[in-house]
Amino acid sequence: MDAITFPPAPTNEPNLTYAPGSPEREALTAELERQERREKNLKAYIGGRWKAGGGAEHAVVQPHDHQHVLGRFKGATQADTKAAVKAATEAASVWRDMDMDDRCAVLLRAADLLAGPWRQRINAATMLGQSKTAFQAEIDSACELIDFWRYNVHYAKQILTDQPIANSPGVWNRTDHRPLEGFVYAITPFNFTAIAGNLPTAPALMGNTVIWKPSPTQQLAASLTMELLEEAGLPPGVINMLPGDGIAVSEVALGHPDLAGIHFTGSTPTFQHLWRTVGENIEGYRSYPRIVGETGGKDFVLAHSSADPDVVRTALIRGAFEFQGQKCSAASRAYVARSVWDKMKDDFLAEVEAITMGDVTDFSNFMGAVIDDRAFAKHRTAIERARRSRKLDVLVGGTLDDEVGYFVRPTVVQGGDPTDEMFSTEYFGPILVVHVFDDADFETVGRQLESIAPYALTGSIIARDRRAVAWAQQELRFAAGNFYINDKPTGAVVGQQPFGGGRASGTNDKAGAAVNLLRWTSPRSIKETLVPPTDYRYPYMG
Ligand SMILES: NC(=O)c1ccc[n+]([C@@H]2O[C@H](COP(=O)([O-])OP(=O)(O)OC[C@H]3O[C@@H](n4cnc5c(N)ncnc54)[C@H](O)[C@@H]3O)[C@@H](O)[C@H]2O)c1
Ligand SMILES: N[C@@H](CCC=O)C(=O)O
Repeated sequence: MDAITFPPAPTNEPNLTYAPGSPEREALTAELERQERREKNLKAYIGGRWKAGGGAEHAVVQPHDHQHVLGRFKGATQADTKAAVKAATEAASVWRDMDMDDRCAVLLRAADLLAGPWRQRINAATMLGQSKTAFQAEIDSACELIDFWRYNVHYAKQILTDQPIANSPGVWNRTDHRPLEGFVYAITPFNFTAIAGNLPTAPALMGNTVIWKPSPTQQLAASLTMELLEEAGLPPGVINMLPGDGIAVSEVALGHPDLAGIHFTGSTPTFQHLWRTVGENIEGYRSYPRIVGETGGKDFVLAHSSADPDVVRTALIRGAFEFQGQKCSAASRAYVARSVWDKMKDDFLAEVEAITMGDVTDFSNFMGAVIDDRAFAKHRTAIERARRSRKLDVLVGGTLDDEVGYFVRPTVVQGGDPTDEMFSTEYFGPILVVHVFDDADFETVGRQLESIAPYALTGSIIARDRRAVAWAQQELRFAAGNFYINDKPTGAVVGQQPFGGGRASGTNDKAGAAVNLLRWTSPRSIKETLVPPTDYRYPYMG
């Protein structure tokens, strides 16, 4: 259609409260009961068809009740992957030649379906499969994913309007924002349904076709997201979903000449493995694959002596323990001025001790279980080490129980030595290490925390004294891609705080922002000369 069009202006989807007696709580409860009753047969989605993978069987369980199976699937094999690459290749020309508005309409419809009839289906799957409370599911699988889809439409349209600002006399310059040549490989983590939905759809919006490999532990909500996109009108072959651990998928996808890009979120070691493999295969690709990855963090809170102790206490509890500390943004190390610590310590530890934890279908719980036995074992090792160390003191928590679910009590460890590995290792669980410093040492401690960890994802400064805020904002400029002042370091909102970090935390191609979408385009500059010259000689030649 030859028209300049304006899609609906994006606004952030409001969070529903799920307060007792609210209609959303009633609808969510009914959906939770429905999904708990029925074991789902989960399949791969290739070329618009649902089919069982040919690989090993996996069970998706409730982390807070690990004997309760929600669904089963068979992992994708090399043959499944080859079929998916073929489907993506066949779908490519129709999809990329489609008007941007048609592609936008698919995502806008997906967003509206998710805001409406699909909301509680995907929230319930996220609660049960990933052990999120109702509120944590709502901000992720409903609001953030809706926001990704609506804001990305806005940014994609904006990118099309980015055109050359100069034309020499007799010349018209244009930019053609082409998709990449080949397929994009999207690999997604267990912890955010929104990220899992965004990583394949962002490149697709820009006209690419995609192979999507979700995390096995997030497969229930991932499958529903794929169903939703199908209902939204996504043509067959545009996104091909391959369940499983990804080993067989990578063997084919990373070695394929048409690999055009990787859109990854997950741990730093996995990302480094993918990057290394691409490097090893570099001569075999048709183009240089775009590699976009958001990875781990060791996110900090720095509390100055002027900080309000109640603000620090609340930021630490929410920042470190919501969703069991399994946000890449979660506060996992805190540096607190002694005068503030002395005022907050007792209340803080008592509140952490009192945190309610258990089955997330019981709405009185603040926390659920960690994702699986591997995570549970990792946290146990970290806590046992802290108990053994003479330099670390477990102040509260430190108990674990995996009889029914993978439960790790929220744990606060005090560390006198800020070079201990607890201040630099990502455990990705409900473990917060605190270093208490003399008020006068604020700047020394700030400089030390700047580079003790290899990551640079999120961080907060909490202070009332503006000089401390200004100092931290400047000194810690490269220590976090998302920096918070007087707030917890979690909970970035699409359109407000574009999310991503540098150093070992990733390529910082901010999710849900125009800079991310640009990575999925290969611009073509077009110069049209309106009345071309007909004599090769220049005037200076006489
Ligand atoms: N920076 C961010 O925006 C952000 C957001 C969410 C999570 N994270 C990070 O993610 C990590 C937690 O997520 P996780 O446990 O799912 O991470 P993970 O690295 O274990 O897995 C991520 C994905 O990679 C897949 N994978 C692993 N090896 C693979 C291979 N060889 N080929 C293809 N796929 C492969 C997994 O199956 C999964 O789908 C944490 O480190 C966290 O900080 C970062
Ligand atoms: N964007 C989320 C974190 C995503 C990573 O797990 C936040 O800001 O808390």
